Amino acid sequence: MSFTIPPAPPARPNRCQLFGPGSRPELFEKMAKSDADVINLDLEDSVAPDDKDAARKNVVDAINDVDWGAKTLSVRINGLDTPYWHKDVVELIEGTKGRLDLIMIPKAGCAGDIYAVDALATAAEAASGKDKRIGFEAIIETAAGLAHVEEIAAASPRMEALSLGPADYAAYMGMATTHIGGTQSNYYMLSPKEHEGTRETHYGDPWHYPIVAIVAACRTHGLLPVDGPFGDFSDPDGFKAQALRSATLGCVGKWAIHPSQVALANEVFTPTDAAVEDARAIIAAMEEAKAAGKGAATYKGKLIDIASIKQAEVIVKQAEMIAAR
Ligand SMILES: CC(=O)SCCNC(=O)CCNC(=O)[C@H](O)C(C)(C)COP(=O)(O)OP(=O)(O)OC[C@H]1O[C@@H](n2cnc3c(N)ncnc32)[C@H](O)[C@@H]1OP(=O)(O)O
Ligand SMILES: O=CC(=O)O
Ligand SMILES: [Mg+2]
Repeated sequence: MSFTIPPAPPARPNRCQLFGPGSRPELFEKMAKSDADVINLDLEDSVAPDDKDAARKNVVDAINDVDWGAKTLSVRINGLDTPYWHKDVVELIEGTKGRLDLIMIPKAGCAGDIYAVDALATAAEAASGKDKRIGFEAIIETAAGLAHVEEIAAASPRMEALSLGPADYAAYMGMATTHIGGTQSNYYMLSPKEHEGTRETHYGDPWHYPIVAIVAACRTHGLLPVDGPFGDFSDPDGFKAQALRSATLGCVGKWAIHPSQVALANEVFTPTDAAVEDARAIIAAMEEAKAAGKGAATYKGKLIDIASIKQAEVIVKQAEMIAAR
């Protein structure tokens, strides 16, 4: 281990972040009653420009009036290149009574973006006598965001999470697709030419690199890494496949843009009983090995060593944190 120990991420479940447009207040009670760990009320891209002021008012009222239970409550503000974001920040802080947990900053491109929102939030909190310091989460969804992902993660002690935004990411990277996340039909390899007649198609994951970059930045700076939206809510298998890939790479959760995706995300990001049992057995087997003076041992015919304890602890700790919520 480096002499610099990375900080732990916030100890709260973040398996599913359910989004809903701030311009559709009839959805808010349904969102509050859902099984999502995090609720994201949106003021950004799901709200038309003419509806921005009304949506902001709906959201402020809902933060104050709806019973959000134990959920983490977040609002996605507008981007820093718009005329809306400063009013979003000021009214969210000055107009609410302490229930809001997070502000989500879209299209973050550099540490300065986070710094600007931090400065405004700090002034608004001081001006309105708020003791609670709102946390931040940001979306990595531009070329600049990906290039500067680590400085964004480290930009403020308010930072709690980073998500990948595959729709904007695809647009800003100039990717040839209009799908939001998931398998892309043109992103594949064929088995070699010598296999003529039996050549198979192998689909790759075009989101692999940004997800890994986000996970590394988050794990270095004590943030939660989250996979973003999957647009085709008529494809639960596709959603699950994408979520399983992200979970395998270290993400703790995924967005839902439709209520039908909440249970899918919760399922993927909750360790199964079998996985927890296996992880506990690995820890026990290694404790036994250590007591016998060994650094490595065999479990179910496979090598386990000191690193296996750390791997197993990821699963056990995640399960315990979810059970304790
Ligand atoms: C790329 C990005 O930035 S993604 C993030 C921003 N985007 C969003 O926030 C979009 C969120 N999702 C939505 O707006 C909607 O779900 C849509 C537009 C995709 C579909 O809306 P609808 O056509 O109303 O969906 P549908 O008819 O299938 O809804 C089924 C039920 O779920 C409810 N519902 C729909 N969306 C949501 C939601 N986000 N949260 C809670 N409940 C919802 C509906 O009210 C309906 O309830 P009912 O059975 O009591 O009548
Ligand atoms: O904001 C989300 C995205 O995919 O873009
Ligand atoms: Mg986006």
